[in-house]
Amino acid sequence: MSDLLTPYLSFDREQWSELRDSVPMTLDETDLEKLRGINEHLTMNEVRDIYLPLSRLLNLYVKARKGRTQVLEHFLGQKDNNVPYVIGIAGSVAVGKSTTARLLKALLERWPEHPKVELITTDGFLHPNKILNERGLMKKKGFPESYDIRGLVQFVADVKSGKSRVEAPVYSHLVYDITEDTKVVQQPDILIVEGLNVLQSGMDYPHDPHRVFISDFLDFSIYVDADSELLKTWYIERFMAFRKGAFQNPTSYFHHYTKLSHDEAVQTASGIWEEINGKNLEENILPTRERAGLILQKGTNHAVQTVKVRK
Ligand SMILES: Nc1ncnc2c1ncn2[C@@H]1O[C@H](COP(=O)(O)OP(=O)(O)O)[C@@H](O)[C@H]1O
Ligand SMILES: CC(C)(COP(=O)(O)O)[C@@H](O)C(=O)NCCC(=O)O
Repeated sequence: MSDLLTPYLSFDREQWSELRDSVPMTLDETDLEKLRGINEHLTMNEVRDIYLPLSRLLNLYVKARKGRTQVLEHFLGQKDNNVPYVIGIAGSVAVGKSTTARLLKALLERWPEHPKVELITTDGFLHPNKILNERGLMKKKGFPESYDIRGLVQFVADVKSGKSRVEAPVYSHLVYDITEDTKVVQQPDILIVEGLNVLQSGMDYPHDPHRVFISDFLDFSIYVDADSELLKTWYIERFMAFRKGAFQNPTSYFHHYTKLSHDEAVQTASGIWEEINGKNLEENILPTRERAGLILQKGTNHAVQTVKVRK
C-alpha cells in the first residue's frame, strides 16, 4: 500500500523519540522506582523515548474528548458527568500488553487532569475451567469461545455509562483459573482495558454472535505488535522465568513443569505456543491489528522500532 493510502502516520524510533521534546515532564527518582517495579527488564531509555511521548499524546486525546463531552453537556444543560476515558490495549500473548498497560497507568496518573487511572485485564472474563472442561476448551484459552464476551462487553459498557461501581471477575495465572476475587472499578478518569481480544468484533464470535463490541466503548486503542518468531521466543523466556519463580509454588497449576529438564521445559513451552497461543495469534488476534488507533511495533529486546498513529 502506498503511504498516501494508509490510514496511519508512521514514525521510526528516532522520529518518535524526538517528539518527547514537547513533553513538559521528566521522571524523578520516585517515578523511576515505581517504573522499575513494573518490569525489571524495562529500560529507562525505552520509557523516555517511546512511552513518555505516548503518554503525552494520550493526555491530549483525553483532554480533547473531555472538551467534546463538555460541549454536549453544555448543550444539554447538564453538569460534568465524569465519564471515564477508555483505552484498549491489544496484541498477542507475551508481546508485553500487561507491561505496556501498567507502564501507561503509571505515566498517565502523573497528569493532573486524570490522576485516577484503573486497569482491567480481559482474562477475568475467561470462562472458569469447570465450563472450559465441560466444553472441551481447556486448550483454547484465549480463543473467542473461551470468553464470556457478553459479560466483558457489559462490564465496559457499564463503566463507560458512568456507573459509580462496577465489578469484574479476576483470573489467576498461578492457579490457571478464575478466582473468588473481584476487581472493583469506581469511576476512574481513565480505564485501561488490556487483553488479546479487545479489538475483536461479532464476526470473531460466530458461536455467539453479538452486535455490541468492546470497541464501541473504547475512546482509543493500541495494538502492541512484533514478529511471531520473536513472540515465540518471549513466550518461552517468560515460561522459563515462571518455572524458576511462580511455578515453584506447590499451589501453581504448572508446578509439575518444575520437574522437567531445561530442554523438556523449552519443548513444552514451544508446544503450548504452537498449539494454542501462536495459532490464536494468526487466527484471531493479528487480523484485528489494523483496527487500532495506534500500533507499537517492537523488535528485539522489546525495543519499539516503529509507531503508527491513525490519521
Ligand atoms: N518493554 C519491555 N521491555 C523488556 N521486557 C518486556 C517489555 N514488555 C514485556 N517484557 C517481557 O516480555 C514478557 C511478556 O510481557 P507481558 O507484559 O507479560 O505480556 P502479555 O501481557 O502481552 O502476555 C515478559 O517476560 C516481560 O517481562
Ligand atoms: C490468559 C490468556 C488467554 C491471556 O488472556 P487475556 O488477558 O489477553 O484476555 C493467556 O495468557 C493464556 O493463558 N493462554 C493459554 C495458553 C498458555 O498457558 O499460555
